[in-house]
Amino acid sequence: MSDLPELWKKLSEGESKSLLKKHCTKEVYEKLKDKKSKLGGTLADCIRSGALNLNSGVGVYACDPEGYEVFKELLDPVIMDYHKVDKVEHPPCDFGPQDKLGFDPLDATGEFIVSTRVRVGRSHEGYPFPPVSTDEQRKDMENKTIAALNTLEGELKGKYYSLETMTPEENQQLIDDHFMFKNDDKMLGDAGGYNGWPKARGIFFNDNKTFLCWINEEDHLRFISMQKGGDVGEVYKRLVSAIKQLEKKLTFAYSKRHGYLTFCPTNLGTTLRASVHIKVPKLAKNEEVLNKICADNKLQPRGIHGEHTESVGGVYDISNKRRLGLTEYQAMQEMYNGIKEIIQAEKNAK
Ligand SMILES: Nc1ncnc2c1ncn2[C@@H]1O[C@H](COP(=O)(O)OP(=O)(O)OP(=O)(O)O)[C@@H](O)[C@H]1O
Repeated sequence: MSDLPELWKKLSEGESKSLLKKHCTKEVYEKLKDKKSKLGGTLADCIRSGALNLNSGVGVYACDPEGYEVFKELLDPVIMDYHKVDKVEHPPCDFGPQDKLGFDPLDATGEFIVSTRVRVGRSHEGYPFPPVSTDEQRKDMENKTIAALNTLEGELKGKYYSLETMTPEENQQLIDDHFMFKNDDKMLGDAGGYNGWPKARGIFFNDNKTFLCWINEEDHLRFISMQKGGDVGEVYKRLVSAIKQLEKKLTFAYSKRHGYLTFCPTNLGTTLRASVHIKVPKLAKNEEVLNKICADNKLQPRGIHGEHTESVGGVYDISNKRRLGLTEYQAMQEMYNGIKEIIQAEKNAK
């Protein structure tokens, strides 16, 4: 039996400022309530988290890649509202000219930037997202991904570490070092993100821990390139090289309108988040100024232990905010130019 009527009752009778509440009107609900995607995804799978967590900001997830079209009367307005665009459209993938990107290392003295990280999300074509996925499907995706990752050579060559066999101490150390994901997000949990945990989950990384792949966290796949310091170009190029090699072995869910498809509609498009952990003690004393520079440059500040955490010791995680409606290269340029401005503002601050 579907829990949809109960979820709808909670949502329609409850108070919420979420995009789900705003855009899942009675009319939209009536239109979508009996629809099903080919992989079996329903409206309940898309709204469960937001209905159970009325304090959500967005509250909507896609049940599977096709869900973006099957439930578009809900998802399109949510996407447009979140990404601040008038139309759901996205340019073709463009990583930019790898031999002349124009990303000279930021902060050559190492005074401000602690580390740089660029990640993208990918989904396997033909597989559902977490609320609809079975343990077998997750295992299948894990095996497929490991086989592809094991073909990587040179700097990217590495090893897979399963969450099922890792000790709690090893897991915690990887979390503390900012490499590993955790399962403490209630909204993601209620969306089905942790179903079957820890089965078929794990992390792949090379010896230097500069290229990593998360398997079956929020997305089927997250590819991550990171290293100490501010050499944005080197970090980005490594990621692009990994993506290009892996897309020869794996097929990713993609739509012309949305770009690369991810479980959460906020990540769609480039799916790219390029961040620095940056030490700005002077700006930290006046967060209003820092927040204004971030807003003006389309950047998002976070604490250093992930989204919704606080800054520690004047160190922030600052990244590009826009992911949809621009190319990968443009998203990187927004981050690069914005961080340059933040460093200048910190130098000028009293
Ligand atoms: N520039 C960076 N240097 C070192 N670690 C980083 C950097 N940016 C993010 N991290 C670490 O990556 C981990 C994951 O962060 P977080 O969950 O905020 O972002 P994400 O992986 O991009 O996913 P999402 O946006 O979906 O939350 C955290 O431990 C965070 O501290």
